[in-house]
Amino acid sequence: MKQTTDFLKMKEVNEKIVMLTAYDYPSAKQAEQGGVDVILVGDSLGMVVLGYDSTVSVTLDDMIHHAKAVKRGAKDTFIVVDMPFLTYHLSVKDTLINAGRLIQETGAHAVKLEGADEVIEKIAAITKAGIPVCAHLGLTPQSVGVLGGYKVQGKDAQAAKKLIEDAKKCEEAGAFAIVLECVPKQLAKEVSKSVSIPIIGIGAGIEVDGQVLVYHDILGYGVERVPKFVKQYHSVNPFMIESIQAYASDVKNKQFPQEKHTFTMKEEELKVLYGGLE
Ligand SMILES: Nc1nc(=O)c2c([nH]1)NC[C@@H]1CN(c3ccc(C(=O)N[C@@H](CCC(=O)O)C(=O)O)cc3)CN21
Ligand SMILES: CC(C)C(=O)C(=O)O
Ligand SMILES: [Mg+2]
Repeated sequence: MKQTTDFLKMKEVNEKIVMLTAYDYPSAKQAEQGGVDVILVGDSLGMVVLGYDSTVSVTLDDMIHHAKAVKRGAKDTFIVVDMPFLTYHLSVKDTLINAGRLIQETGAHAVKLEGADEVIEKIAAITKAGIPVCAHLGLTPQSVGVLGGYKVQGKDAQAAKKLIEDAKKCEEAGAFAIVLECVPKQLAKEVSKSVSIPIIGIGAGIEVDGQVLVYHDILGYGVERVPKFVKQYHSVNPFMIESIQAYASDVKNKQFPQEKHTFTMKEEELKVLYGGLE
């Protein structure tokens, strides 16, 4: 299993880091079999698995529930768990209790937090407590209300400068990596050059140290529309719906179950059964 020190080395030798989200036992097994370096139990689960409009409805208990299932499916892959909305803002003490629960109760290896500014001291405290922290800058979906939608971030020079400074602060605070979401490629390249920890991009172009995408997006599974930065490798949805339709039609038309799906009783047992009923 690769871990934080390996990710640093991968950046040094320009070996790209592959991160993919997973939310349950089968998706985690598939991610591990598919050879990803890092599994992210993303709070995007609120949207792609639980059907909420944003990630802000996701709770710590939701994350723990799903991270436990992911761990059971991927025992030999580095697992990062998102800290959900408002579980790392109230105080350093509350933040440590919540990060501790995510790690202790699930067997995951690291936590991820969105933002810089007042979050920097939380990154430092969690790291000092011995829990690796992945930062998350650029488009931070838990702040969708303040950002006014899922929009590209750091487009003007001033915002870009702030983001580069934030990345440096995350590194100084002890973050082992930074997820950088939805920023212009030129800024992403500059951020990656400005720090020695790996930058894992999503909608950040190719000149970063790794990529992360959402499981449901790359598979075309249950998602209607995907963001511009997604490469959809398949659209499994039609296959799944067709399978369900075929099952429903088989039942209605008495085509299922067939003999091979059916259990039978031995002749002598039937005799006793019928005898007993007489
Ligand atoms: N299925 C899914 N995939 C994701 O990558 C994802 C989630 N859900 N939920 C949590 C966040 C939200 N994310 C999103 C969602 C939408 C856009 C989006 O539509 N962006 C516009 C850019 C608009 C602009 O130009 O400013 C796009 O067209 O891609 C981006 C990130 C990323 N995360
Ligand atoms: C989109 C990724 C980076 C994420 O934070 C999530 O899946 O929740
Ligand atoms: Mg997230």
